[in-house]
Amino acid sequence: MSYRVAVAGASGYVGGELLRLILQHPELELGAVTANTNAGQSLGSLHPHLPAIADRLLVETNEANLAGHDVVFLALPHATSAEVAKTLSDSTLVLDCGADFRLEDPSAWEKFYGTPHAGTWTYGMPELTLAEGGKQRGRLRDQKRVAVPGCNVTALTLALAPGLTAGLFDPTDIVSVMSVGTSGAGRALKSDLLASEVLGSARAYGVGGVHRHTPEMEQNLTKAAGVRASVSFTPVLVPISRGILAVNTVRVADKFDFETLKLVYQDAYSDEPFIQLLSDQLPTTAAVLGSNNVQISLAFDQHTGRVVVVSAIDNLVKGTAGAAIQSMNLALGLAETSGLMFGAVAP
Ligand SMILES: NC(=O)C1=CN([C@@H]2O[C@H](COP(=O)(O)OP(=O)(O)OC[C@H]3O[C@@H](n4cnc5c(N)ncnc54)[C@H](OP(=O)(O)O)[C@@H]3O)[C@@H](O)[C@H]2O)C=CC1
Ligand SMILES: CC(=O)N[C@@H](CCC(=O)OP(=O)(O)O)C(=O)O
Repeated sequence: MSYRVAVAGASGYVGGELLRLILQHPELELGAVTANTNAGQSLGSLHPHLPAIADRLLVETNEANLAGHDVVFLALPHATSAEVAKTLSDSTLVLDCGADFRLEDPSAWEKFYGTPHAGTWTYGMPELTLAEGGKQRGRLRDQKRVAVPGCNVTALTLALAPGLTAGLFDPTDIVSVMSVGTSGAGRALKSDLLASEVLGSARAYGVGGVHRHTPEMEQNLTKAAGVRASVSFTPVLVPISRGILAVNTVRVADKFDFETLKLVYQDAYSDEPFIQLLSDQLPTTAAVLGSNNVQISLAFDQHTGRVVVVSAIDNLVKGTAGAAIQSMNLALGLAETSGLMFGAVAP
């Protein structure tokens, strides 16, 4: 069976990555590709790396163009997704790559995004371990509305969730500092993202607990821990186009043993097709580039009583488009790995 899929926001970075993944998915057929300012342009002019669909034209993002599809991916700015979602049929599977439907607490949404809360959809992170037992994947089957996680959030959550679920980490003492690539900021022109501002430099942003991913991180880690988790998060923009390298540290709980922690992570992740636990290497963004993989390493800093969990993802694959396809597979009852079992690009 083939599912007809539309991509809203197909001219952007996430839209382009969705197109790349859709083209190599055996059960998907590409339907409408929509845009805003780029409506009328050919995909070839915007995504020259996808010659198979170079002649396809972008159309306007509206109800008529998005109707009649089995699956619609929204790769749109925050708030725009929520508006477009209102026009889509209840029987269509809709996956929002933006933030509009990720948070459960309306006050957290309003505090960090400054607009009314649009609602909450099923959260698309299959590997998330839950304090109540099982993993988030069990909740995705047959869903029609899925909120795809934030990219920075994915790098932190998958790094710490098993240790929190096992009660081996103190959920109130988590610090995450991430090196993040420029494509995370999208394709729209921004003066502080000019090559001359970014190349040869690194700079922190969203400093002081104000980054909008903080409540989503805390929501996930609270679900993993079963008690309230709090996170100090600081991203650092580095001159790479793709990738997130997260250095996450957490104070250990009273009953901590590093050998037990390693067994907990093996138990949680050894059967996960997209998560690699490294024991004799450290994660790098280069090693996951273009893939849906997550690399994770564990170290115990006995001197300070903290565990350092390093994780690496490609923000446009496991950080968005790949995660969206993975959740789509689960929601449709397809093999979770369908269309996603490709390696990274190196060097
Ligand atoms: N980049 C990343 O690494 C990640 C991004 N996300 C989220 O995914 C979403 C897309 O991000 P990204 O691709 O990076 O962003 P881009 O800026 O690269 O692309 C945005 C897309 O939305 C379209 N668009 C903009 N305004 C409107 C509007 N008013 N109505 C309809 N369409 C509009 C643009 O069309 P046009 O070009 O024609 O103007 C373009 O196709 C965002 O919500 C982002 O936060 C999530 C995780 C990671
Ligand atoms: C470099 C850069 O700006 N990265 C973005 C990535 C976030 C993102 O795209 O996620 P949302 O879907 O939640 O918007 C940031 O840190 O805000």
